[in-house]
Amino acid sequence: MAPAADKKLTGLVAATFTPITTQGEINLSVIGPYIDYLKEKQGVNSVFVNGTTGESMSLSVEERKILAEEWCQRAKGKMDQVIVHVGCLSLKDAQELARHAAQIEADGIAVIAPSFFKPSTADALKTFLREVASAAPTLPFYYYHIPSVTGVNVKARELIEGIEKMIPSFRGVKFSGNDLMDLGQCISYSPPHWSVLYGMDEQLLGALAMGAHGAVGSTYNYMGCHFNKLISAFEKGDLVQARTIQFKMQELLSFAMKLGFDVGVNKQLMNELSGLDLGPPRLPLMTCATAHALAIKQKYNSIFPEE
Ligand SMILES: CC(=O)N[C@H](C=O)[C@@H](O)[C@H](O)[C@H](O)CO
Ligand SMILES: CC(=O)C(=O)O
Repeated sequence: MAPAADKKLTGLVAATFTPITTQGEINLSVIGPYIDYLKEKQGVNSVFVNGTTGESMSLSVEERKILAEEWCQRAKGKMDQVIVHVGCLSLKDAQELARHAAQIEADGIAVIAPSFFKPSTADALKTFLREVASAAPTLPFYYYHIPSVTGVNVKARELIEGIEKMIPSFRGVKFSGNDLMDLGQCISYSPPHWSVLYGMDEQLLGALAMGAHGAVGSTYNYMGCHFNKLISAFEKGDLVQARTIQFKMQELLSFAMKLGFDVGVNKQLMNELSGLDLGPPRLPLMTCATAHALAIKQKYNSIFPEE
């Protein structure tokens, strides 16, 4: 059976942070207000939950289920799409999460390459993805390509070669790499009902020029409003304006990276900019000193003064 929710995934998709209490437990109460914030303040209408930014690999399978369910329930009638990342090191865990995502009526699932024992070939990775997808055959399936984190350097283009025969529910790639040739080759290979979404926010404009259908990233949590303007400018052919926004974002990010910028810092920056209480990250990520996030916030305010 073809996936039910065959709406093409486009535009900005926020890769959400996982709300955690100071005691280290997941904090579901923030998810409702978080969705309202994304929609109203950032103009972001889709989310990618339990991904890298959501610290999925540091969560238990049970926690991931509870989170995914809350996101799906709270997003009903408010968000266009909730994509649940279900990738795990264990195929069994990934299948369990994929089945669960279908039960809670997620709009799609995504899977990252396993990275402890790594697939040594595109075929090994494809077979792993097929086995996960087959646990939720009605859900649109996205491959999550992030070689800098997984250490799996299979080209995305090689991975998607003939994949629709193995995974009929295949609907695209979340491409978080800097190889624009590989990205372009994925886009030119994709049939119209697939989405290739870019995941390096600092160079989204390059990916749009290559034909990316949308973007999934962490900074859309708090800079979605600016990136929506970048995308509109690009679509109107106003490259000067689109570059101005991209360059400002790059200035902010390079400032943050010089100070040290990981998911813990990113999460604290989101706390400061949004006023939401997403809490600290989970170990091994370290809690970010407030002063550190405040310095980045100050830089943000100087680069993007309130209009
Ligand atoms: C490694 C990582 O977390 N990548 C994110 C998504 O793929 C991006 O959204 C980055 O956080 C963002 O581009 C800032 O570098
Ligand atoms: C950024 C992204 O897509 C993720 O956090 O999974």
